[in-house]
Order: sequence, then C-alpha cells, then structure tokens
Amino acid sequence: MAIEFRAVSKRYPDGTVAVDDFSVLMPAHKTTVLVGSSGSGKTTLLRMINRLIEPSGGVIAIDDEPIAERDPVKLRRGIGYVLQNAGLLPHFSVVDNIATVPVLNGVPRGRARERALELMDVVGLERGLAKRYPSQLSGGQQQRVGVARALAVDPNILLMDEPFGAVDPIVRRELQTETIRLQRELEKTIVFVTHDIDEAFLLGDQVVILEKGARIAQIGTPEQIIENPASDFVADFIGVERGTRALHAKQTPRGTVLVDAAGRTQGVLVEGAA
Ligand SMILES: Nc1ncnc2c1ncn2[C@@H]1O[C@H](COP(=O)(O)OP(=O)(O)OP(=O)(O)O)[C@@H](O)[C@H]1O
Repeated sequence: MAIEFRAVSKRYPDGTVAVDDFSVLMPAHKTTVLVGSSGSGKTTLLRMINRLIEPSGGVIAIDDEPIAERDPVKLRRGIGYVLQNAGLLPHFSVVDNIATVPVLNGVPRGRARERALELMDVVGLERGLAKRYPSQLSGGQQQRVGVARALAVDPNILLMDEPFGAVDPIVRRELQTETIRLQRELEKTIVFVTHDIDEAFLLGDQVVILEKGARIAQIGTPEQIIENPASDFVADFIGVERGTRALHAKQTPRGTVLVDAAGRTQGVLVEGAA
C-alpha cells in the first residue's frame, strides 16, 4: 500500500509548527526512511499515518484514499507500529504480548497464541522464550517481540520509530539485517524513523532528509543522495567528508585499496565493476 502526504502541516496547540507543507509519496512494498536531527518532525509525521496525531492541514492518503475519512481504530488494525522501547506490557508473557491485539480484535486466544509462536520464528526468537516476561529478555530480544507484535495483525504497513535506538551497536546491526530480510520476505510498506544516517542508507529504498519543520532537504535513493547531495546541509549531514563515506584511494603493491577518514581500510578498488 502506498502512502501519500499532500501538503501536510502540523501546528501544535502551543504554536509549534512541527510539520510545514510536507508532500511525499511512499511507494508500496518499499522502505521509506525519515531521517533528521532531533525535533525535525519525524515522529509527528509517523504518528499522523496511524492518526495518533491529526494534521492541521493537507491530506494523507493510503492507496489514494484519504485516511481522515477512515475509522481510526480500523485504520490502525492494518498498520503495525514499533517503538524504541518496544512498548511491551510488563505483566504479560512474550507470547501474550504478541497475541494481545489479535485477541482484542476477536481472534480466539488459542489461535492467537499459535500465530504468536509462528511470528516468533519469523522475527528470529526461540520459542523457548514464549513464557518469559519482557524484563527477562535482552534489549534486542524485546525489540524482536515488539516487531512480532506489530506483525500480529498482518498489517500492510509497518511504522518503526527509532526501533533500534536503545540497543548496543552489535545487536543494532543484527536487528537492521533482520529488518532487511523481513522486508524482502514480507514486502510490507515500511516507514522508518531514525536520526542515524548510516541506518537510513542501509535500510531505505527511499531516504527523506528532513530539516526543522519537516522541510525536505533531499529525497532520493541512498545512491542518489551520496552521489549528488542537494546542498551543503545535506553534504554535512551525511558526512561526505567524514568517517566511512570519505574514502580515498591508497596504492598498495597488490592494487588500490579504499581508506576512510579514520584511516581504516574499507575495501579494494575493483576496476570496471558496477
Ligand atoms: N505535543 C506537542 N506539543 C507541542 N510541541 C510538540 C509536541 N510534540 C512535538 N512537538 C514539537 O514538534 C517538533 C517536532 O517534534 P517531533 O517529535 O515530531 O520531532 P522528531 O524529529 O521526531 O524528534 P526526536 O528525534 O527528538 O524524536 C519539536 O519542536 C517538538 O518539540
């Protein structure tokens, strides 16, 4: 399902303009990443898709149907939502956390639990963890439960708000890889919020770089943005002159290698490839 923002704005009651005239098409079955610094309006954009926040102006449409005309509860049934701290219910076991929403929707408990176990397989959680409580899981495992729970209603759309912000870098990398695998297998339309540009480039088919007021600094594939940053702001934000993206060629007896700004060799230059 494609999601389209048409001239959407959001002004909070205190006068803060969090989103100012935002228009973007998020294609079906692709991952769109919203990336920007703190306060740029990413979460506001995301939460307008499932109507946890109502826009002050403009239209948001899913497959061309404006969501303002849809019943919010029914709308949310088709949309999975994953949050940074996983948002699990502390007194519910893993399996019941995953099964909660289907049970609320009327699926018999036994059937919902069965499906929850299947979803544990999908997100790479051992079924042996099913009876544990969230506090008995690692941060990475909790996040996987959060993803399984979001998938439990079999949504076409998955909203992910900094889902891996609170886990350590190694687990984060694992979860990122899992997200790419899940996307390939399940073909959901994913909207992913992060302030980490590397995560954005890794996961995004389409990356939207935001400035304050959710103004679009650049939108494109990771390749388009890296190869042709639209402004000094974007060049600076994506770090074209720093870290792993600032590569220079170094000659070695066996050929040319590429070295990043920190002096680490990142790879070998293969002439004529790609
Ligand atoms: N309920 C609210 N009332 C007033 N202002 C708000 C409210 N919620 C968010 N804002 C403001 O709107 C702007 C955008 O906030 P939002 O949470 O969407 O940004 P964000 O890019 O997700 O930030 P972060 O990365 O820190 O989560 C900020 O200036 C924020 O202070």
